[in-house]
Amino acid sequence: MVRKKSLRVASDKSISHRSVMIASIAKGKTVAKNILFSDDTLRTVKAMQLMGVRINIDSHQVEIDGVSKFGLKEPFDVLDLGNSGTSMRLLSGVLAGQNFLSILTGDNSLKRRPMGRIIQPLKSMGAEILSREGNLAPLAIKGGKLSGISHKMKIASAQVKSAVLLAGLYTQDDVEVVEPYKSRNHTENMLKAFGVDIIENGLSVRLGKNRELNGDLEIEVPADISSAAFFMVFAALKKDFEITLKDVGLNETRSGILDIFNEAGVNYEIKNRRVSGFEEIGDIVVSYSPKLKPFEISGEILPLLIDEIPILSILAVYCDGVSVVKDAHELRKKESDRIKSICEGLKRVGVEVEEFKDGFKVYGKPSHPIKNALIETHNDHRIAMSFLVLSAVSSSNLKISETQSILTSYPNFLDHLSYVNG
Ligand SMILES: O=C(O)C1=C[C@@H](OP(=O)(O)O)[C@@H](O)[C@H](O)C1
Ligand SMILES: C=C(OP(=O)(O)O)C(=O)O
Repeated sequence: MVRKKSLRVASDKSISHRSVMIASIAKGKTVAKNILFSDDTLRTVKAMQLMGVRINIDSHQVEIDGVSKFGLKEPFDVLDLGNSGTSMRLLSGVLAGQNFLSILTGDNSLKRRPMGRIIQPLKSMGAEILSREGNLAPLAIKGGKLSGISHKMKIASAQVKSAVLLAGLYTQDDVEVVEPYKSRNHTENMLKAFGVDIIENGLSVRLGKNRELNGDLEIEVPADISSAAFFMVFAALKKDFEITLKDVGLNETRSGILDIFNEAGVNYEIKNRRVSGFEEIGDIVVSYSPKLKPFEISGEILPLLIDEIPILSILAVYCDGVSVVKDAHELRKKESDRIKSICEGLKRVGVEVEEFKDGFKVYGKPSHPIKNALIETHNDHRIAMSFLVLSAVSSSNLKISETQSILTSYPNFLDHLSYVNG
């Protein structure tokens, strides 16, 4: 008999950060419903509050009293952005346009992540930015009058694209970002919803004439496909099981995992596809998939599933053959070096892997035996959740070095895992 469960996973982290940041610099009040309250998104909330924005938090929604583009106040203290790359990089774009000093810091992981990618374009627009040796945080930003830019990005990064677009709100000059591949477009969608002119042409995004932001909006934040991914893979690997994941964001710049599911032969179906606000959403139904084929992740699909690679590596363990991830240098620059963390964890449980500079291979087999082991998460939430899923679908007993990091993106993950596994 098939066991069926239904779940609404954590709300979208990327959209939650952008709701708070963009509504703060808009005119008027914005209500963001079903926003994610996690350590990362609360860092963004606190930073905006420190700059004088009134944000009312009420069980599942926030009310943001926008102060308009030039209404932010110099923060009285350092902005501590914890573990959150999105907060640091996007906020830097906003701060580049402010005529005051701000100091941005974070935890040991964030202080090791590359910031040159935003420092360089923001400086060439006219912001003054100081950093630690090697373009590392803490950053000191003294913004002010900015000029235009046509920024050709070497890597596909939504955080870099967003930083430049947000800074671009503070000039009337031409501002353009060109990506090598399309990355998530939530900033573009949200700026449009607030009335900003955005001109998209293939891999180029330009700001048009109107760069004023009008709030008085209601935003509905969908469930995060990156969080849903853990339960999608859980369901594919769990015998006689089916899950319905409700209201998941299906934006095509985020849903590369579904293409990999097609390649691997995962049984899934999308129901109730609809548009909610300015994002496409739907319910994803995934069921046990006993015949899994190996897959390859490379090239332009990478940005469309970048945060799902840890959990897809768990799916690869049970595919009948060798799965490959390449062109994924960016994975080494996340909360941990994810190529290293994944390969180390898989080796410990007895899975053959081959690590290379920009990716790895996983030698999978159906009913792969999994050895009991201690998994080092390197304080990376996605590594912790991926191996907890492996532990739940195999009959092994994995010890996970810590689970605290999960609070950054999915505070009730452990409850949801015991619910589906119960
Ligand atoms: O813009 C965003 O919300 C994000 C962009 C991605 O990072 P990059 O822009 O560094 O690729 C992603 O990995 C991160 O989790 C969230
Ligand atoms: C990379 C991630 O987030 P951030 O860059 O915001 O720290 C993530 O959530 O996997």
